Amino acid sequence: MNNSTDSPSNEILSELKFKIERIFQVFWAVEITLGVIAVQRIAIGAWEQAIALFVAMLLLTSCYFVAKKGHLKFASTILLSTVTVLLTFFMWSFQGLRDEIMLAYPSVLILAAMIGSGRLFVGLFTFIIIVVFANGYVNETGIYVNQVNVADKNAALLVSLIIALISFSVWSLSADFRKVLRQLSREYLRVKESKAEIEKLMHHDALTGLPNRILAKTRFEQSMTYLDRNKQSMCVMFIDLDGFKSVNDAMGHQVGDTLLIELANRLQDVVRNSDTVCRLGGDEFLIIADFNNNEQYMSELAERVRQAVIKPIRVGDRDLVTSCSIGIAIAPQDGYDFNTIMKHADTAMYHAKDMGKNCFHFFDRHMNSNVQEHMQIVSDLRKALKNDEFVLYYQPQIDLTTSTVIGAEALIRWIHPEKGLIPPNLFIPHAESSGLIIDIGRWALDRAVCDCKNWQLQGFDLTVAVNISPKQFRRSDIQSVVQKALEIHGLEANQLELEITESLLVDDTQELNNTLKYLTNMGVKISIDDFGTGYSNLGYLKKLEVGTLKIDQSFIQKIQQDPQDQAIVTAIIQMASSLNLKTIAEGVEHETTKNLLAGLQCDQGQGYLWAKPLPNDEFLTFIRKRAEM
Ligand SMILES: Nc1nc2c(ncn2[C@@H]2O[C@@H]3COP(=O)(O)O[C@H]4[C@@H](O)[C@H](n5cnc6c(=O)[nH]c(N)nc65)O[C@@H]4COP(=O)(O)O[C@H]3[C@H]2O)c(=O)[nH]1
Repeated sequence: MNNSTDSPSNEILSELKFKIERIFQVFWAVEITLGVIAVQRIAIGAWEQAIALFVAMLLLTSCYFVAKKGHLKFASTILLSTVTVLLTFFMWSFQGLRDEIMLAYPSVLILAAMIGSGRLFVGLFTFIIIVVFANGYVNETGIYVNQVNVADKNAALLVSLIIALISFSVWSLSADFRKVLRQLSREYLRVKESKAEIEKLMHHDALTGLPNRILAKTRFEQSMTYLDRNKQSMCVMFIDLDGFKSVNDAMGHQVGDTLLIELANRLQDVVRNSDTVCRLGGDEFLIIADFNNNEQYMSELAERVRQAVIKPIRVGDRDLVTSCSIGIAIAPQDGYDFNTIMKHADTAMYHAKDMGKNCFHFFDRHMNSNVQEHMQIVSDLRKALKNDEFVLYYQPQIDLTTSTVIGAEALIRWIHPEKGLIPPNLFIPHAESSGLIIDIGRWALDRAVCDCKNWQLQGFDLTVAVNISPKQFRRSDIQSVVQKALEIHGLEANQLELEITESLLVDDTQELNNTLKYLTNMGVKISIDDFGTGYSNLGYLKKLEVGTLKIDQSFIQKIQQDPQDQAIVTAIIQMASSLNLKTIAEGVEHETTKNLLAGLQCDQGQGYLWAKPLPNDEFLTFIRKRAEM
């Protein structure tokens, strides 16, 4: 749409132009009519009438110049007032109300309606009525009596001229009406088109063209009324892509958009025509399907959706592979209204994510109690951060060759005002999924660095190892958080060790690479926690300056009974040694285990054999005692 032609100021300009044109047309029409009448009057010897007409014509020329200057109101007032006065002069001088000239009054009023102001129209109308009544009155009372002549060819000419002028006025008026009507119908069509477009935008997703959440709700409600009548059920599938954000971040939004469009098409291909596929926004889709109480169909549909999503998608010269997690809720058994059913499908989808993604999960009531419990813990965790309810315990780390304490791992505890001490396994997962781990982790890092500096001030040169959750590590500000903590407390970077999990290394991204490089360049040590339990990107161990592998306690605790565990531990120690990495064994509980590990050339140990995780003051007592030994 071109705004410049439709702006109000342009509309006013075009109306002015249109009125000026009309004034000039009317001006010429009146001048010509008066000219013809004047000539005719000369022909019949009516000189004084001819002179009056010429005077009027002369007066009217001023209207031409005034109109040229753009003073429309004034021009139309001069034009129509002069003509009215002239007509009145003729009417009054000759045959009064029986004069042919009377016919010209309606023409004047039509022209006033077309080109004059409302005030001019009312003024002329009032004047004409007064003149008509006045003439009637003077004739009736005999004060002044008009002569009525028999009509002749001159009268016929005058009437014809007046009718021509009226016809011209009416024709111009109707032409203007037609023009306005055409404009109006064009406008109406445009409004109708825009309305349809707005309607579409309101109910459809602009990228994929699929129905959006609003339309999904309407369709759901329509289906529900039908289901109620037919005692049937319908399923709602909440589909969330796994790792879509990484695709978007790494390859740009255009690639992300192409992927979403292709997935939208695939989803439409796997459902029936009667089912609805919607895009809720971002990487979330919804399918509303009637399944005729056939649960088998529902599982098959979910599987078809899963398969459709994992099929590689060609974007440019590469094949992208993505997967999705699907949550399924059934109406009416899991809820009657759209919001409830959506909430339940969403909950089921999160369970599918927890189960390792790329799968589907049905909602069951039991999930709701889990959700409520989760919400309660998250809300308590928020308060805990505000009320300083967290403490750090420290578990000593021992050099297996010298038996000296070389450092400690910081392990968080939550001292709940009612429930007492809560171990991390019970709240870290909730902190992770709610994002609170970022703040909790920052607090733990700062406190550990501060305590380590205090140990140093008391004569114990130890390292402190802090657990960093994957979510916290992926945050772009981890480098500055670490740097700030070291600067504030004045601790050397090489006295801090960050424990990251194996799972973090699975995403071999440039960003992760850069963060690890930045931290190791600063002098911070990196260790891989729970090593051996997950699938790790072993290539990383070589590429990055990871300092230590922490062998998971599940292998250490059964190392004496299970030859396979011993083989795994031996392999890890040998691989680490060939890559120039240190090893630390977690969960060492027995002297014999320690001796075995020392024999396998494991560098360090940590476990109940030496000490459980201890509050800071008890840890200080412990290291003091060890120093005196
Ligand atoms: N049975 C047995 N257990 C032993 C022995 N020696 C140590 N442990 C326990 O093993 C866990 C070792 O910590 P982790 O693998 O990093 O595993 C940690 C870590 O992943 C997480 N965590 C603890 N503190 C933090 C923290 O500040 N931030 C983050 N993100 N995670 C933390 O919570 C997990 C559990 O911590 P904890 O309950 O303190 O449990 C600790 C510790 O108490 C032993 O000889 N026998």
